[in-house]
Order: sequence, then structure tokens, then C-alpha cells
Amino acid sequence: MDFTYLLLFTFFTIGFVNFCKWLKDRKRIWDAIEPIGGEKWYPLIGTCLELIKTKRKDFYDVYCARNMKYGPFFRTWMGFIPAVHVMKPDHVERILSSTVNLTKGDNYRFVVPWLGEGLITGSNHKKWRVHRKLITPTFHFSILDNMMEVMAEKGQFLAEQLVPKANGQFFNIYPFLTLCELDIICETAMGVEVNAMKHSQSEYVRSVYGISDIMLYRMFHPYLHPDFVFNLSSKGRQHKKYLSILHGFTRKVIQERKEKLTSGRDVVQELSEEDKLLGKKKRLAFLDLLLEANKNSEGGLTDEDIREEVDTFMFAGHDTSTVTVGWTLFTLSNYPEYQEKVHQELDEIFQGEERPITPQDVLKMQYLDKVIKETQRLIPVVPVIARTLDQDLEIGGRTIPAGVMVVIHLARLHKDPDQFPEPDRFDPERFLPENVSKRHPYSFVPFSAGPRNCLGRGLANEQNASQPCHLGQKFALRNTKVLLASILRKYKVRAEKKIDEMKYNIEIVLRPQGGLSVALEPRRR
Ligand code: HEM
Repeated sequence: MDFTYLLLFTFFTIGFVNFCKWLKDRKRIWDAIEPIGGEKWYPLIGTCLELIKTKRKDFYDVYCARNMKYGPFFRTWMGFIPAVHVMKPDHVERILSSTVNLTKGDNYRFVVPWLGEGLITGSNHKKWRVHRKLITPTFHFSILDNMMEVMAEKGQFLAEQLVPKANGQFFNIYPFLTLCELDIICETAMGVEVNAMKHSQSEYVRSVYGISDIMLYRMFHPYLHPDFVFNLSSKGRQHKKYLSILHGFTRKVIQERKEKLTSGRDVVQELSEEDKLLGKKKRLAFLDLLLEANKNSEGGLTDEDIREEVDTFMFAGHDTSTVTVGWTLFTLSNYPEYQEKVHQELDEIFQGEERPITPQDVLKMQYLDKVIKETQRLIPVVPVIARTLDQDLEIGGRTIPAGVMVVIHLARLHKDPDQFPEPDRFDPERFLPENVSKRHPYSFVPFSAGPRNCLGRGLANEQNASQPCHLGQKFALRNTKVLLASILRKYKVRAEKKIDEMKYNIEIVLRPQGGLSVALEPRRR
């Protein structure tokens, strides 16, 4: 009995001491960030009253209005989580260029069960550095050209699938784009053809969508945030099933590719030979390159590390690319004069020939490049990113203490009137080199910037990037241009909604609410 009391007393004392420490820490943070100001604070919910009351369909509007009202620098408390919000280029530079504050925001944790310590979610800095160093050189020109073949092939198939829809009637093009991107990313990341465009009901494809839906549902339903509640819920059980399918699939593919490698043969060489026999050119996937790089590195990646990185590519690549293509089609359908210029550029490149798109063609798509960037500025694919400070950081003349989340609003940054006069006006000329050079280098960072920038980034002009842009980052550029060119070579696009009528769903990417309704008409050349 005495022992039980002693045990209870010890637990209580430890708990109490920890609680006091935590309270002291919150007080320290409170004193530092409270003077910055922002929304009214309430016990338990912090400053979230407005967002809690908001319906999901209105969330993005309320979010934008809040940034307008309290921006460009304010603090919030998401319950007990302190955050400072930034949207001015100088402030954004402070955080993104930091080489010590590399930890992602707390809100990334819902993706961790799928991606583990992969590059996007990885919070172990040492491990992240090793992986990033190993992965970065896996992309080189010939590999990108190789991957571009997959993109061109799938883009052509997509354009053909749209033939029955090209009758001037409005339809939702979004599912077509999504399935096409999934096909591209599965083949380029893992070397596997899932044929999502042909059989959208494959188990893997269904699981990718299923798990994405559940992650978002969880994000917007705080009672599902604690793991033990989520795991007991029906969503949690379904999530577990999807995870087992997704991880099982990736592990199986890795095993098969690895077996070739451990049999002492050179997988890169051999796969190329195999493809040559099949009459294709080299078809190497990110996974093959990773296995090869790992073979030659000391203390390299475990099988599970590789699985996490391949899943990360799947996750990072497919949604972002789908949305970029979708939004660019949308802006072009709202501005027929710019669409006409893109058509002219494509006609000059292809001269009416039906041939597949090549890497040289993509380099010539200079006007399309500017249109994509201006679209990304106006409708950001990833509207917000976040870091949790590992060390105190000075922003805007104030010291923000370690432990605070810094939320970077790319959506608002890209509409800074000091950098982009008349920010709501669509004008691709903003991305003429002479205009770009006049702006702050952190005024337009759709792929983030600094040490944790996007590995698939590539919308920076291939010849003249304002930020260093290594070869791996050109993946997204080529992918986006190839799909857009595949559609726009054949069709004129008209959108049902005007830009100012569009409602957005803010998720990890910014999606069109209710899909993207467009009408296609075949082009007469
Ligand atoms: C238009 C398409 C894309 C956009 C707008 C985009 C945007 C971004 C942004 C904003 C980040 C930073 C996230 C953060 O700080 O939390 C990021 C990270 C990342 N992206 Fe992308 N991305 C795109 C396409 C891709 C593609 C196609 C791939 C892979 C093939 C990719 C792979 C990655 C990876 C691995 C990271 C994590 C980098 C790190 O933390 O070291 N992305 N992306």
C-alpha cells in the first residue's frame, strides 16, 4: 500500500514538474510574441475562434481575409501551439535561408505515417542531409530526357482521351489530369505502369486517393489529431488498410528492382538493355537511380529509407503537378489573348506535325514558361508552408523564440503590391528577365527556397533562374509543359467560371472547389 502511494506521489510530482516547465516555456514564448499582435486570444482554443466557426468551403476566403486584416506580420495560437505568420520577402528570406531552422511545422505530421522520414517530412536533420546529398545527383540531363519520354507518351494518351469531350460542352477536366499525373509519377518514380488512365480502379490508385482524403479530413477535424483517438476511429482503421496497400506495393517493387542489383548485375545498364530489346529507349526510374547511388555510397539507405523516399516522390510529385496544369489551363481559358499567344508558340515549334514532344521543344516554350509562372503567382499551388524553430530567430527586428512555428504564406507573398503592382492582374510579362531582376529574390518562391527547397522544382526558367536550380528541379517544369502542350496543341480551352468566381479548397495544395469545369474545341490549323 505504502509502495502504491509512493509510486502515485512520484508520478504526480514528475507530472507536476513537467507541467510547470511547460507553463514556464509557454510564458516565455507568450512574452516574446504577444506584442506582435493579431486575433483575439481565448482559453483552450487560442486564436482559432473564427476558423473553427468557418465551414470548409469558405475556409480559403476566411484565411485570405485574416491575412489581409492582420498581415504582414502577426501571431496566432492554434490551441497551445504558438505561431508567427510572415508574408514579406525580407521576412520569408530570414526563415527559408536559415541553415539551422530546418524542422517542418507541426501540421506536417499527418503525412508522416505514409512518408516517414522521407525528404519532405524528415525531422532528423542528420538523416535528411545524408538523403538529400545522395538523392540530388540522381537526376541528370539524360535521366530527365528519359523521364520526359514517359511524360510525352502519357500526355499524348491524355489528349486522345479528351477527344470525345471536345464538343464545346463543359465537363470536369480535373480527374483526367489527376490520373495522367499518377501514371507519370508511378512510372518515373518506381518504373511501374499502373495505367491509372485506363483502369482508375486499381487498388494502388484507390489507396493513393483514399489516404489523401483521410489525411485532409483529419487535418480539419481536431478531435482526430491525437493518434490514439484516430487509430480507434473508422477513418483510422481505413487509413491503416490504405497504408498497408501503399507500403506493400512500394516494398514489393523495391525488392524486385533490388534483386537484380544484388545478383551482381548493373541494374542501370541492364534495364537499359532490356528496354532496348523491347524497342524502347532507356526507361530508368528514380528508384533505379537511388538503388544504384546507394550501392556506391558508404553507410547508405536502408530498404525502409528507400521506401520512404519513393513514397515521398509519389506524394510530392503527382498532386502538385496536376494542380499546376489545371490552374494554368484555367488562367489561359480566362484570358483568350494569352492562350492565343501560347497556341502561336506551339504552332511555331511543331509546324502542324503530330510528332511526340522532345526536350528541345520544351526549351523553346518560353512564353508558356512565363504563363505558368504568372499562374503560380496568382493561384499558388502550395499556398502555405511552415517551420518550427529549432533556434531563436530574428525576424522584423524581433527575436522569435525556438519552439514557435513560423507560417510562410506564399499565396500572400506572391501578391505583395510592392513587388507586383496591381497584384490581381494576370500579366505573364512580369516574368521577362528585366522585370524579374528588379524584384526581391524571395518575392516569388512557389517551390520554396533555401536548403529545403523543392527537389522537383523546375518552373524557374531553365536558362535564367533567380535562384540556383539544379537539374533534378527541372522535373516539374518539363512535366507541366509537356501536359499543357499536349492539350493545347489540339484544343482551345474555355472555362465555365471567371477567376473571381472561383472558390478554392485549401489543402496541402490549392484545389478548385467542385472540380475544374472547362469546354474544349478542336483547333483548326
Ligand atoms: C509544380 C509542382 C511543384 C510545386 C509547386 C512544388 C512545391 C514544393 C514546395 C513549396 C516545397 C517545400 C515544402 C516545405 O517547405 O514544406 C517542396 C518540397 C519538395 N518537393 Fe516539390 N513541388 C512540385 C513538384 C515536385 C515534384 C514533381 C517532385 C518530385 C519529383 C517534388 C519533390 C519535392 C521534395 C522531395 C521536397 C522536399 C525537399 C526537402 O525538404 O528537402 N516536388 N515542393
